[in-house]
Amino acid sequence: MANYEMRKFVVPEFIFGAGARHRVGDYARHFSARRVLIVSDPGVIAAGWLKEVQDDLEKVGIPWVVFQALTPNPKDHEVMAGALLYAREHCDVIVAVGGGSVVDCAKGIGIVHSNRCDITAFEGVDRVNIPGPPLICIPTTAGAAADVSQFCIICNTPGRYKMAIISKSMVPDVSLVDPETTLTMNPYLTACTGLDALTHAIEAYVSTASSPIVDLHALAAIKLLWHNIETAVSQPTLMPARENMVLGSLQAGIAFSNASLGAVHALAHPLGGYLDLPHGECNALLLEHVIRFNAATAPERYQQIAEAMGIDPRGLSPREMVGRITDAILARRTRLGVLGSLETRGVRAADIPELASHAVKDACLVTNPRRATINDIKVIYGEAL
Ligand SMILES: NC(=O)c1ccc[n+]([C@@H]2O[C@H](COP(=O)([O-])OP(=O)(O)OC[C@H]3O[C@@H](n4cnc5c(N)ncnc54)[C@H](O)[C@@H]3O)[C@@H](O)[C@H]2O)c1
Ligand SMILES: [Fe+2]
Repeated sequence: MANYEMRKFVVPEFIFGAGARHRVGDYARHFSARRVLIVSDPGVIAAGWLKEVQDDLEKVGIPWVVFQALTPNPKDHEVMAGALLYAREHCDVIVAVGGGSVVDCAKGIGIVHSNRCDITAFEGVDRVNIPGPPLICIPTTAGAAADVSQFCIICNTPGRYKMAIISKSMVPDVSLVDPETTLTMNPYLTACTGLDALTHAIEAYVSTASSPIVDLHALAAIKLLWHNIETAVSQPTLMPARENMVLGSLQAGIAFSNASLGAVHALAHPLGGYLDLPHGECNALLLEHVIRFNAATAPERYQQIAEAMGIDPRGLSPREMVGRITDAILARRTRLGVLGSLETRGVRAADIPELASHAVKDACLVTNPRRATINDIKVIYGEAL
């Protein structure tokens, strides 16, 4: 009997390091771009990152059109509007400059264009028939890691929930992972996106689809993110902490893209769609409750997580160890300014049945280490209220 189950591992080409963003012209040329659709959003544009990309494309003589009419938790109709612009302007390559919302919208635009159908047609696993055009990503948050993942998360506005589109076709062609782009994130955005990345690493590590290669990246990510997030928030211009957060987020992304996620994300997605709350904030408010629900199912995995967080597990019972992890997470998010609970974000007890009806169908729930029924999900939402 083999020790390891057979697993596939997919990562895109990426360049990591300060200045990586300036390779965009070379890559656009490499893909023989004749006209690029640059997808970005108003916050990223105000921070100055779009202008640089436009300059870099101009230097290699490649014309561009900008699509920026998108919002955090990108909406189905925003993707469709972007696809219309892509077709109308006869673009042939997409460059995404922004956080997870921009990258996901860019992924959506690509597959809507190549398959000529509505974005809602792709919801679920392996539903993309024809891959999109070449996609070059320049991520500007240390969080979502959509630039390396097989996921695309788009809000279904009539249904008020977020659809997970999961497919190998969603892996971008190249990601230019440049820590300098994160220097303009404000402290609260740094905290929320960093806690999203931490959640990715934890959920990938305890996922039922984890593997030795996933484990390596997930544990390294937990260490990097846990030990650098406070400095990145309190001293936003300090490059080493920013670099470590970006590396941690990248490794967490590589891990979750291949092992998928768990109940935190399954419960966070309906919250983002229902109330348009920031994704990282939703995860941060749910994480400790899901760990409490899961821990007894995978105690040795949570022990490794505790050690990666710097908790000495010697002499602790499994129950005490879980308590130490959840206490540390709550204390940390409080220090980072992510305060309160779901109730303080406008969630009411009466909303829970509707939220749970979406969470139970979310593709991320499949790999949660403990099977969660709709009643379990309602209880977890209730505890996080
Ligand atoms: N596809 C995936 O694998 C995946 C994984 C996790 C999360 N997500 C999705 O990604 C979205 C969240 O992405 P996010 O957390 O990266 O944030 P985001 O893209 O939603 O951006 C949040 C805000 O921050 C601003 N911003 C981004 N980068 C900035 C910078 N460098 N300086 C100043 N402002 C900046 C944006 O303009 C925006 O207003 C959610 O929709 C979530 O569901 C996708
Ligand atoms: Fe996430």
